[in-house]
Order: sequence, then C-alpha cells, then structure tokens
Amino acid sequence: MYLGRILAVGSSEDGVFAAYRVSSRSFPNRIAKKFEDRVAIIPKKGHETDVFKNPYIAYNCIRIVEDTAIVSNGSHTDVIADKISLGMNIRDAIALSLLTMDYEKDELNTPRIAAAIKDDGEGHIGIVTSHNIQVERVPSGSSYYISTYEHTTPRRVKFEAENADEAAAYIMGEGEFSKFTNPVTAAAAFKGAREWELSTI
Ligand SMILES: NC(=O)c1ncn([C@@H]2O[C@H](COP(=O)(O)O)[C@@H](O)[C@H]2O)c1NC=O
Repeated sequence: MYLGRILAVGSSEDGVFAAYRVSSRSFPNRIAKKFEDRVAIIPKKGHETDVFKNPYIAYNCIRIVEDTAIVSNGSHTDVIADKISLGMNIRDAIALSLLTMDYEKDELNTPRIAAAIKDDGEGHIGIVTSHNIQVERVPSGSSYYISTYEHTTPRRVKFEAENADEAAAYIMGEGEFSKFTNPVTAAAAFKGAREWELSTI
C-alpha cells in the first residue's frame, strides 16, 4: 500500500521519538540531511532543479526546540517550531500552523501532516486535508503515526526503537511500516538518557 509521507511520534520505557519517512513515486531522488538541531529533505546531487518543478519537496522535516521534537512533511515544521520556541503549547502550535498553511495546492491536494512531542512523552499529532483538520493528543507511553494518503487519521502503532538509528530504520521498513511501498529516505529524533539525538537513512 502506498501511503506517501509518513510520520510517527511516541514513547516507551526506552525513550521518546519522532520519526519521518519520505515515500515517493514522483520525486524519489531525495535524501535526508542532518544538521545540529534539524533534519532537512533535499534533492540528491544532480536533481537540485526539482525544487523549481514542485515547491513541496524540500524542507526541514525535523526540528529540535529545547525539550521538544517537531516533525512534519513540509515547511510548516519551521512554523510550528517557531511558535513552540515563543512559548505556545504544542496542540495550538500544530493546529494554528496547519490551519494557516492548509493542504498543498498540488494535483492531489496532498495533506499537511505534523506532530510534536516533549521529552516527557506528551505530544500531539495532526493533519489538514482539503476537507478537515484534526489534532489529537499522544499520551506518554503510546506511539501513533499518520500519513498523507490512505492512513489520514492518527493510528496507534507498536514502534520499537532504543535510539535514533533504530527509530529511522523502523519507520523506513520494519514492523507495520514494512507494508508500505516506495520508501525513499527516513529520519528520526530520539531522546533517551542523554540529549536529543538525530539520525538519517
Ligand atoms: N513532503 C514531501 O516530501 C512531498 N513529496 C511529494 N509531495 C507532493 O505530493 C505529490 C505526489 O507525490 P508522490 O506521487 O511522490 O506521492 C507531489 O506532486 C508533491 O506535490 C510532497 N508533499 C507532501 O507530502
């Protein structure tokens, strides 16, 4: 089954995570690139001009703002991160940013999806489509995912990872996520005993 972009957040006794996967039929020549406090989705070498063909394919997919990890499928990652850094609570930051930026005006009306989670495991996950907007709480001790196509409401999921590398690998193709086609690249933030760590595949 093709879900498009997929994100997941949650926590267990092993730690807290935010994970992201690009699945893509149209623009498979992309990678996740790690910076100090963020991960960006960018075109591979030789495909740089793709960003002028479509405005939705290059963006920060993960940001870390103090105790919170933010994950999304577009430029709204930065809008949510900025609001959280100014003191807005996670639910309102996601809801306001999704409402403001709205679904993507491409040929599929691709939804914007987003989530944010604090290092105590409390988070929210949401989506804006052409016909609705939804933001749900993710309670500590549970994990949820959502995608741009097919699975467009938050779904509880078993997510097994003990560090950022394992979280990125898990959403790229393990457990429930092994059923979903066209994987391209993935990234994750993980908070265990130490500071937030980032990983990409
Ligand atoms: N975030 C992304 O990485 C991303 N990749 C592709 N899209 C949009 O989704 C459309 C369909 O892409 P695809 O067939 O690869 O799922 C693209 O034309 C583009 O407008 C994206 N936008 C939202 O998910």
